[in-house]
Amino acid sequence: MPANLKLRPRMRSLLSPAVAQAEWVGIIAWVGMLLIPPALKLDLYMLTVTVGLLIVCRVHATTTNFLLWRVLGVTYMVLLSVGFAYLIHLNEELRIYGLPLAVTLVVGSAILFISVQDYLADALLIWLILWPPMQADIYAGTEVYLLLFCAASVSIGFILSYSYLKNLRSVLLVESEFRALAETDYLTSILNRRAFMQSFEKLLAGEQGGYFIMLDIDSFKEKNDLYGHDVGDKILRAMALCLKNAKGSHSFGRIGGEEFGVLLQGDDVEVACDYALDLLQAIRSSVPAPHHYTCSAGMARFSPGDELSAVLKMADKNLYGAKRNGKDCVHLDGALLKAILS
Ligand SMILES: Nc1nc2c(ncn2[C@@H]2O[C@H](COP(=O)(O)OP(=O)(O)OP(=O)(O)O)[C@@H](O)[C@H]2O)c(=O)[nH]1
Repeated sequence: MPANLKLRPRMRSLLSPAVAQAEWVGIIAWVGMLLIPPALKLDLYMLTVTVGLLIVCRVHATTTNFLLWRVLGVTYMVLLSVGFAYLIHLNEELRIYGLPLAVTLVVGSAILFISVQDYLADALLIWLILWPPMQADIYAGTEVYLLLFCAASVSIGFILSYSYLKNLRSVLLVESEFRALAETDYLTSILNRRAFMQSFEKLLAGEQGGYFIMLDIDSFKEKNDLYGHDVGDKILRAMALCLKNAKGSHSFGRIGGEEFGVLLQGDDVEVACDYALDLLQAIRSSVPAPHHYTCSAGMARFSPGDELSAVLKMADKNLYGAKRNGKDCVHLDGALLKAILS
């Protein structure tokens, strides 16, 4: 997905509070115009606009649909402009305020849209709606100044919208890059310990249990000492690739030097055991001789609400059992996995 699209949900959540506040200001101004003397007689049209503004504002603040959110932003401004145009049409004395009103709406809404196209549609619609009631008699013969105000307000709004969105995007891009760096292990490009444990804690706070597999490369020090650290690094990357290729995990990460963790969601013990045994098999053949390596694993079952440290301790105990059992095997509940399955 292009970076710009990925940033949109975050941009939306940052813009939403300002949009909601600005919409309330618009509603208060609208109601104020209805009430301030000389108060107009409330008719069905005004009532419809008021109810419409309240509904659009409410749905706009709560919808999770991104496209609807964008459409409602423009809809709100159109509705507000239609309402003001109607009041100006009813009351000749208000015509003088048409121009500052249009400029305020066009410039004021510049930083409330997530895309420049939305803003331009908004600005043009505001001018189209407010132009007719404004033009009559008071600007006769000097319409060119109206055109200048129109062009200037849209241009200023466009510059504001464009530069604001551009800056917001670059700040969020840097932020997402830093977040990815903070969560990724530099050597293997999979989750680091911190990010993996966060994912584990989220899972424990959820509603479904599962299995945690703690994996440790066998005799890794020997590989390092025999072939050098660059071969050791190659083995670590190969191990991470095996985890990426193994289908069915919830998440996985490098939780120590040569230690990795996998989370499986679901209570089916056979599925979890098959996953672990297939993974160990894939690991055995992931690097050709003489650098080939094996891995031992300790599994632990977890349920929602379990303590993270208790699950880690249990998996560690089983991993220790697998190492003591001759390595290259998996232990669960203090026993060899093959023995459990048979
Ligand atoms: N190449 C490389 N080695 C690392 C890295 N992180 C830790 N190690 C090495 O991992 C080795 C871990 O060794 P030990 O804890 O003795 O474990 P082991 O040799 O695998 O023995 P068993 O776990 O009992 O099978 C040490 O030699 C560390 O230097 C790394 O990022 N790259």
